[in-house]
Amino acid sequence: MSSIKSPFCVVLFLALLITSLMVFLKIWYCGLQECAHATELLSGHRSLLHELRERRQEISNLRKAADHQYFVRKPDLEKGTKRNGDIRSSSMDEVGCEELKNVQVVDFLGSGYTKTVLKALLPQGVPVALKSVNSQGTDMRKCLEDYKDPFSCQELVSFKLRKEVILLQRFQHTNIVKLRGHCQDNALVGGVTVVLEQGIPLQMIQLLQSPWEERFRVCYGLVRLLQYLSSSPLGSVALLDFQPRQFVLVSGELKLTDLDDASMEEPACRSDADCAVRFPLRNFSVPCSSRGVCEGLNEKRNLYNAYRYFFTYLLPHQAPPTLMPLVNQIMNSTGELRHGVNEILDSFEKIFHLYKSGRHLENLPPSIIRGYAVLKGVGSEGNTDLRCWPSYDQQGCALSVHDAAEAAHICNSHPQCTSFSLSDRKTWTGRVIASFRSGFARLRPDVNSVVYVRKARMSGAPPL
Ligand SMILES: Nc1ncnc2c1ncn2[C@@H]1O[C@H](COP(=O)(O)OP(=O)(O)OP(=O)(O)O)[C@@H](O)[C@H]1O
Repeated sequence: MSSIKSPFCVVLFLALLITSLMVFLKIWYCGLQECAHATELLSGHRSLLHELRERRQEISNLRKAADHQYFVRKPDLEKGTKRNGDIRSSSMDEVGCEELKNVQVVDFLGSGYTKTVLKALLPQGVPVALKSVNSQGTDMRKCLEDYKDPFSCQELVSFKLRKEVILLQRFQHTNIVKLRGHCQDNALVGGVTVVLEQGIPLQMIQLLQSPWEERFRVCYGLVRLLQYLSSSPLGSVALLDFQPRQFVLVSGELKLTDLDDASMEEPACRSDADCAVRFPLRNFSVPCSSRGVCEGLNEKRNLYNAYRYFFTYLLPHQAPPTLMPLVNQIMNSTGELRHGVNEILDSFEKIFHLYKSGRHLENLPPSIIRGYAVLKGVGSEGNTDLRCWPSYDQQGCALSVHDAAEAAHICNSHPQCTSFSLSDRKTWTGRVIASFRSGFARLRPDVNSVVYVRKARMSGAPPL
């Protein structure tokens, strides 16, 4: 009996031993896994805390630098207008958390990796753009994937908005979007809302279809901005993420709206090799200065980006023929970075003055207008079939001209053009909008209007 019992007991004992061993191993393995998970979370949390500390330090340094620069340069800055719209006016940063309770959000304007922008109406009906953290954006998503901590991620991503507020408070320029206010909601950790003047997101395709004068305005505004940034109150600023989507148009004027990737420091260097900036098609470098910084690199980087994203597409196409040599000069100097931003700005100003004064039309014979009968005190009405592109009006053919002689020159170059009239609408340079017509529209009495009728075509003119 005992010989039967003992193998049974041995088997039972072994089974129990193996089971307990397995349970033990399982517990041990799970413990290890949990421990690894906990360690991972802990180290993730540590690096999140580290990042938050770094961002706080960055913001505090930026604020100190901004205050320091402001007070050191205050007498200078308060003198008012410097070159090209560098104006330090009283702060517009006046819409706060209280006012934001009563705004009405009316539209979506845009979003990017970090921020969402909504159109809202202030209680007085004034439209503004409200920027806040894009909770669906790449920055927030990556942070949540890495750290799984919504509150800290909100704070981390908000640092970009806080940086933007400090910069917008310090930078005041016609070509930088105006800060109307901001609110840091303490109830929601780091929740920042920035209130800006509202613009229209830059649509390169639309701009390509607009008259040269408007495209020149955008490029001219950009160069004025780059000149300001090259010696801004916070030093030479590089726009590290330079793309058309960082800009908006406000009444046709280009304005920078995204400043979170602006760098206020020239890169540090040990040798010239450290001072290279690489683009897909070109590389540029500056010498490493004795102070150990790549002096002038920020300016060069901005200028070449302006060339490759803006000038190439907007500047030469349909430029007035007599201004082409100056336009080509700008294209060559920026494409090769042969000149600095001050020289480039000088060339833009030269073009602007020639164009505005009509001096670029000097070889236009004044006699050209003799080919037109001038009908004073009449206006024409009704649709005509003359179309031109790009036109200031969707319907018809409306172009800017310096005077009646330039309009006559344009009309002569369109075989179907039979007449034109000058309106009282003006473009940003002060040029007059002229409407060109083919067939004769009906004429009506209008003491303020003059119609110029091409003599060779007058036979079909209707009686007044
Ligand atoms: N003041 C404004 N008026 C109208 N639209 C604006 C304004 N500011 C920004 N926008 C629009 O909102 C978009 C996102 O704004 P912003 O560039 O500041 O966000 P972001 O997350 O930093 O973008 P990105 O990913 O390009 O860096 C812009 O591309 C622009 O189209």
